[in-house]
Amino acid sequence: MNNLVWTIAGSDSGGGAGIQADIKAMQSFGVHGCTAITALTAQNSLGVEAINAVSTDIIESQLLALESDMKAKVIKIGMLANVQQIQLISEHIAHYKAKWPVPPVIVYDPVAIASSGDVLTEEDTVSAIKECLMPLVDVITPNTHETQLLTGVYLIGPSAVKDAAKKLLSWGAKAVVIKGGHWDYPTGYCIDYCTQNGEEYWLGNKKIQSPHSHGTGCSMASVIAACLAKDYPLKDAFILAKAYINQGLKQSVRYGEGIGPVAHTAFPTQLDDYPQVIEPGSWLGDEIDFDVPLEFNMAADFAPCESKKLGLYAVVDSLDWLDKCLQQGITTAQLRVKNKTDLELDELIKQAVELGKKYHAHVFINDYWQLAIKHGAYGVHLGQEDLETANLAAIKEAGLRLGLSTHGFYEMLRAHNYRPSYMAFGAIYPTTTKDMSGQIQGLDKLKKCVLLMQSYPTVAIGGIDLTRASEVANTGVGSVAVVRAISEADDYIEAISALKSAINQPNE
Ligand SMILES: Cc1ncc(COP(=O)(O)OP(=O)(O)O)c(N)n1
Ligand SMILES: Cc1ncsc1CCOP(=O)(O)O
Ligand SMILES: [Mg+2]
Repeated sequence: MNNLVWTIAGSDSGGGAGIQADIKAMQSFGVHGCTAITALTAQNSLGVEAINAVSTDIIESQLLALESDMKAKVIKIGMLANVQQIQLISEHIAHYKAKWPVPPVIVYDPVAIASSGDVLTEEDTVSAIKECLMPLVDVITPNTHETQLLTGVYLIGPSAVKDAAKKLLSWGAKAVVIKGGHWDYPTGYCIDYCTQNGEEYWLGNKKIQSPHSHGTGCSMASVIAACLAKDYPLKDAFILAKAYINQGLKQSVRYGEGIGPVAHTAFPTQLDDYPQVIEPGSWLGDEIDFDVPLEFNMAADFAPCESKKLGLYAVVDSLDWLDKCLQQGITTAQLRVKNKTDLELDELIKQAVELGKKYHAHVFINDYWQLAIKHGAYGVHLGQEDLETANLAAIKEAGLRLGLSTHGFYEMLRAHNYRPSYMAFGAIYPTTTKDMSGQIQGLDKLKKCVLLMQSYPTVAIGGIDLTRASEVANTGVGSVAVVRAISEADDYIEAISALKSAINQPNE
């Protein structure tokens, strides 16, 4: 995997922002940062004393050296000091996009300050950014001030934020992250916005009261760049960057007489540092005027599972398989049937619930929450898309447990809003049972998710077989869910017993 990330940005002699912040943030996320320096600033904690723009020749020589030997997967662009620099960088990026075997992803963090004053207030720089650079940008990450300078939209509230983002998209950027650290809306909170492919993501948390916030913008964009280099989706990069900044603000210290730098730490492992995913119907959602659908049913705190460790979890598509698995002593199972008529489903779910009762096992019903309620199932398992349509209040009211699917950090934090009975992570490995392309999590991510969600029973699913079951269990996950490892085994009885042993579940 190519984990090389370049930062094309200015040097901050105070060590808090620019190139210095970028490299530290990239290091924290396990990618190697290379640099092309655009300006040598003389600054300390009290302010900027001088900005010395580097000549385009010197910038070009840095870019050529890197291009010939260390091509980047992601390029983060920060301070560009003048129009000539914007043009030069744009030409080079256009060449990389056209000629490299794998075109780099471009993250542009516009920096308002430059040698001639505020570069983003000068008409020719804004038009150079708009015309030359923006069509090449994959993600632009301005803060409130930079957004206003670039777009002319004054960010008085969430609809203005969306309007500004639309303007940036119309100039060619593929995705927009607007960093809300500088607004105070709602009072005492910090709200950030991201939009990509027509989807919108809002994150919010209480403002962290630290004066030492120098370098937060550069660091946030660098974490996003690092996470994209690790193939995380943008929504995950967005939430991780925010958590990293929150963690860094809490640990920040003063070095000079003025404003200290945000601290550079490590991958955020404390749930407290993560922002809330703002949903319609939540308090923060109401504050930022989210439309609430008429049938909206926010519900949280579902009935708990009997145990924190659900052990081997069989996901089956027939009553026959359910019976066979429960007979072998499996205590957690799921009926996951697709493409059946309503009449068939009613009977299947009724009998699945009865089988669960017969074997004193916990049987979850996938998707069909109305029938699960009707027949008094132990629980239901739902996907992220179901959260918009299922009557969660009715599921909770009926006392059913709720298991939720998640694919990555953003979805995990979204699921956490509902305080489900368990949290599932997948697909851990490639699988042929379901199309999970682009959503393979791997063991490293699983381990991080399990740690963050340690207050829940946790389940891993997707591509797990006997050869992989113990390494999955070693991440600390409390349950391993399988389809083919049982249904396609030569001897399912032996397979169940071996899977249980592999995850250290006693074979009663
Ligand atoms: C334990 C467990 N985890 C994840 C899933 C996937 O559920 P969902 O996202 O609803 O997708 P479908 O199963 O409906 O295709 C699951 N079923 N069980
Ligand atoms: C339903 C589901 N959700 C995520 S992966 C998956 C399929 C798991 O099947 P298998 O255990 O055969 O890989
Ligand atoms: Mg489902």
